[in-house]
Amino acid sequence: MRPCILVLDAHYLPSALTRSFMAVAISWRSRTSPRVPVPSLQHAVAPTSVSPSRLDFRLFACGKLSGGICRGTAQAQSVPAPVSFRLMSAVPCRAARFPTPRHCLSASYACRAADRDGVAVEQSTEVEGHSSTSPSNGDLLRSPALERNDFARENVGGIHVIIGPMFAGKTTALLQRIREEADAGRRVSLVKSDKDNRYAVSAVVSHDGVQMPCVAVPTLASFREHVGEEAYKQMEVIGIDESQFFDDLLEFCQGAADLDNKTVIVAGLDGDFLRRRFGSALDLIPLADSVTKLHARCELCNQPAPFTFRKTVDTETEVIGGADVYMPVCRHHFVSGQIAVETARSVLQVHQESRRSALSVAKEVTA
Ligand SMILES: Nc1ncnc2c1ncn2[C@@H]1O[C@H](COP(=O)(O)OP(=O)(O)O)[C@@H](O)[C@H]1O
Ligand SMILES: Cc1cn([C@H]2C[C@H](O)[C@@H](COP(=O)(O)O)O2)c(=O)[nH]c1=O
Repeated sequence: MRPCILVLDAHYLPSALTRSFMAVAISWRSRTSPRVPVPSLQHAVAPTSVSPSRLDFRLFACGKLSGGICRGTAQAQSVPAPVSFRLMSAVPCRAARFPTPRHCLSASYACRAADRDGVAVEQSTEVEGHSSTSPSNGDLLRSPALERNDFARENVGGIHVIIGPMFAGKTTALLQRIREEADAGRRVSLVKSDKDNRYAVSAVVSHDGVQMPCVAVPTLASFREHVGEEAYKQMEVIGIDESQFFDDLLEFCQGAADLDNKTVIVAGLDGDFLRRRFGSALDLIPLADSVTKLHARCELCNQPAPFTFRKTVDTETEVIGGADVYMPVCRHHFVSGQIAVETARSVLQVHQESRRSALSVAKEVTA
């Protein structure tokens, strides 16, 4: 019985195979046990409509080899075409280091950890009935072909966008994602606009006071300069808060995800106090892997609140503030609030105009 991480690779995939085939295909032979099913196959289900040209599917399973059964949960990433699996390696590891499948999010992480712990790849075999071009046992981790074609691909980047009004929990969600990624062993970094100095200068802070240190910069290009190229290269996950204030958001995220293989998690407002697009979070949507719109609670009726209402008479787009200046509102209260604001504004305008003309009359009379 030996704690293992199984790294399964699924390249060279015939595209016509079905989900059910996948389920039976994912099994493997070892020297000690005849056939070991990988559990929780529902996690490894590929979409039914797939492009045969995108043959990149990965399945990572964490579990213990015990009595011929692999216990644990499979994790799938980047799920295009099904499916013929070839077991690339069974990497012995210290199970305690990987207590949950979450810790097996990345095969290279597992392999790097195994490498760090000085454990060699123990076994390489293939799923019955499918040809394999695997290198011989023991060489898998260091195979240049593998690094180039397989493990390098696992490090593929991504863009995840979290939008919504103020107080919706965007910062909370971002901090949670970053913490999860850090717990999974990925190198994370957090950046926010230096315009946001409400709660702290060098920390991302939620309205609840949950916080995490960050780099505060005027532009994302300057973030890269600030941390330096070597540190940037090392980063695997970059969290961006207050994205509405970054003019170079689109350019940075595209480069980071497409070219530099970073996972970028972006949190920011989608709309301003008049529900106009704010910044360029919306431009990221066609490039994004996931988009989440969060709602707050309407301060006037406690219904879901997708909009932000400004309580002051400022008219410029950018006004830094919290609950003193803004409140989240539902559609009904946004619309009625705007009507009230517009009415008050026009009453004020009429009042100011009549005051101005009264003053000029008074000036003429006294002249
Ligand atoms: N009207 C409201 N609706 C929802 N949450 C609110 C409201 N007012 C204050 N909060 C608090 O704000 C927290 C969310 O803060 P945060 O994650 O910083 O939001 P965001 O980044 O979207 O502005 C909530 O957990 C809640 O405690
Ligand atoms: C609606 C709106 C907001 N802002 C500012 C106010 C705050 O400083 C941030 C949003 O912070 P949060 O983390 O989402 O609570 O943006 C603005 O400048 N203009 C606006 O219209």
